[in-house]
Amino acid sequence: MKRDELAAGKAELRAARRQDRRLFWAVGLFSAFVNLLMLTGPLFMLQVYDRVLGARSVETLTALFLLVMFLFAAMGLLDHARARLAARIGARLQARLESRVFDAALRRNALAPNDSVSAAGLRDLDSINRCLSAPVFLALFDLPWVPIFLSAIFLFHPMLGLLSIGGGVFLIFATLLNQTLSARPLAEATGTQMRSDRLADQLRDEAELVQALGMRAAAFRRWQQARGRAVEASLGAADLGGSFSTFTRTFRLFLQSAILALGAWLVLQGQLTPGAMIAGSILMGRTLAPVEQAVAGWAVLARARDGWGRLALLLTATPPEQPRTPLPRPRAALEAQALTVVPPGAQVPTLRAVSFRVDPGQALGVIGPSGAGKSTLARAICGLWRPANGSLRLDGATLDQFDPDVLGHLVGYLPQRVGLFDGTIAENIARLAERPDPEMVVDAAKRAAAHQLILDLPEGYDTKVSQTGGRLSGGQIQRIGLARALYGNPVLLVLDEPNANLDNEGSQALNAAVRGMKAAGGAVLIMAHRPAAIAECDTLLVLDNGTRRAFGPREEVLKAMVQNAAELTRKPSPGGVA
Ligand SMILES: Nc1ncnc2c1ncn2[C@@H]1O[C@H](COP(=O)(O)OP(=O)(O)OP(=O)(O)O)[C@@H](O)[C@H]1O
Repeated sequence: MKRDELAAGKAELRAARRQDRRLFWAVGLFSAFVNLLMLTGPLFMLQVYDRVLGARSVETLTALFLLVMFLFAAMGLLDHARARLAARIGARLQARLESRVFDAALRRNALAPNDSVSAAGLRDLDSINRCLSAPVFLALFDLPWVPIFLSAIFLFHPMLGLLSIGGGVFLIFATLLNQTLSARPLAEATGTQMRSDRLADQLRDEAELVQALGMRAAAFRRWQQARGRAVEASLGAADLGGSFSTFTRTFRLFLQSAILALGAWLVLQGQLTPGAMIAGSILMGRTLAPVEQAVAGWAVLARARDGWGRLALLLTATPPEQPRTPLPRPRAALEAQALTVVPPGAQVPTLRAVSFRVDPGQALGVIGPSGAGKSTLARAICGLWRPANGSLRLDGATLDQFDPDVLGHLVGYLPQRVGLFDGTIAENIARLAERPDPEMVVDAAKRAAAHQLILDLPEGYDTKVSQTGGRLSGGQIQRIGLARALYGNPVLLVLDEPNANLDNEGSQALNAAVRGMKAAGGAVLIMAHRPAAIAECDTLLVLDNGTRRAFGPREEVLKAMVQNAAELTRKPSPGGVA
């Protein structure tokens, strides 16, 4: 991954983070006080051993104790406050980036389904939020104090200082080693976990198919293998992280005893007071605690760092939509000139130099064998796939001059495979609008001739459906999909294989909807295999292998096709045998 591939995304993330600069400074400031107040314990010990016990003064002890109580209370409050602030930085960052990441993930997924970067988008944002509210994040603010406190131990005795610095350097070395050694296992654990989750999601979405085709055992084995790899990878990462964490904790505890032993020896040599011996030991324990915390929370930190990189990649690959000057509602005039479309990620065009036009009040049938490029054209008209060459204009404006959401309402799209969302039928027809307009919903259903069909369902428009349609039949789903395409009064209707699941009554309802659209001055494009679907078409576009074979009034094109077919069957075979 090259640096400049991430530059724009990184800049965007940094700009979002910078908005909380003041809170970061506040956490830093609170951390400074918390760290200074960390000295309370050691200083108290120093005073108790060297002053109170020596002078046998209960008053001094009481005064010191009250002061210490106050200082510890202040430290606790500040520590709590900085933890709350850090958690809020995380939550605010997540809230600030959520809509951008959601949008980027959605847009990228529309272009490249199953892309791991977009699949991880919101989860990565969550990892960053979780890291900011984890103790390891605060430990990062304590780490700069480590050398300062280590030097303070020098003030007690240079030998204590040297031992502490030696121990500290060793622990920091262990942290860096942990980081280096665990980077790969951690990345592998995250990657394998994501792949196994995706497979589980896919299998759950296709549960009916998996069961019907007797794929349960094979599907389970496949998922088990993926899951096994994920568990193995995360076990490896956890083992490594755990070993380092245990080692650093044990080593720190040992170091505390070692410094106590050294301190006791220095006391015996008359070079140190007992108070300094105890205070030095406590100070060193406190000083090295953040190092230990950094090692223990390394996985959280690494996950957030990897997520940050992936998010930068996602945001760079999917820049924010530029605001467009709103255009007036266009006429239903669509014109393609030498339109060439290359599917995202592909090298070869699947539509080559295709020209045609549709005028208001017209329906165009797009026909051709499988793989001819009909769905490619439908996606291009919906603005999903951009022209690589040539142009596609709606009432004179190229499609990218419209805001994608506006275009989505101007072009009603019924895809080949209609997917519904969890919710009621009314919510689905209203395209998940927060407050669906009941009149518009019923109007769209009526124009799709689906009104009665919906009323016949037990809860009518409030019937709950799911991604797979739940209790709805294929034909019912398709007609609800048609109502959804008609919702909001689009100027253009793009129907990809609309009658694949329709019975005779459904086909007639579809034709009535097309007639209604034409009468209202709209235009309709119907990608079709079956002749029944083009009954209402005025013109036909014949595609083959991504190129235009014919275009013109329906009857003329059909006649020419019949003639061609007749000539082909009449032609003698190359071998001359009749
Ligand atoms: N996302 C994609 N990436 C690369 N190639 C694609 C993609 N989607 C479709 N294609 C290819 O584009 C060509 C045209 O496919 P398209 O789906 O447009 O055909 P179609 O005419 O709609 O076929 P059908 O009638 O079977 O639906 C096919 O060769 C297909 O393999």
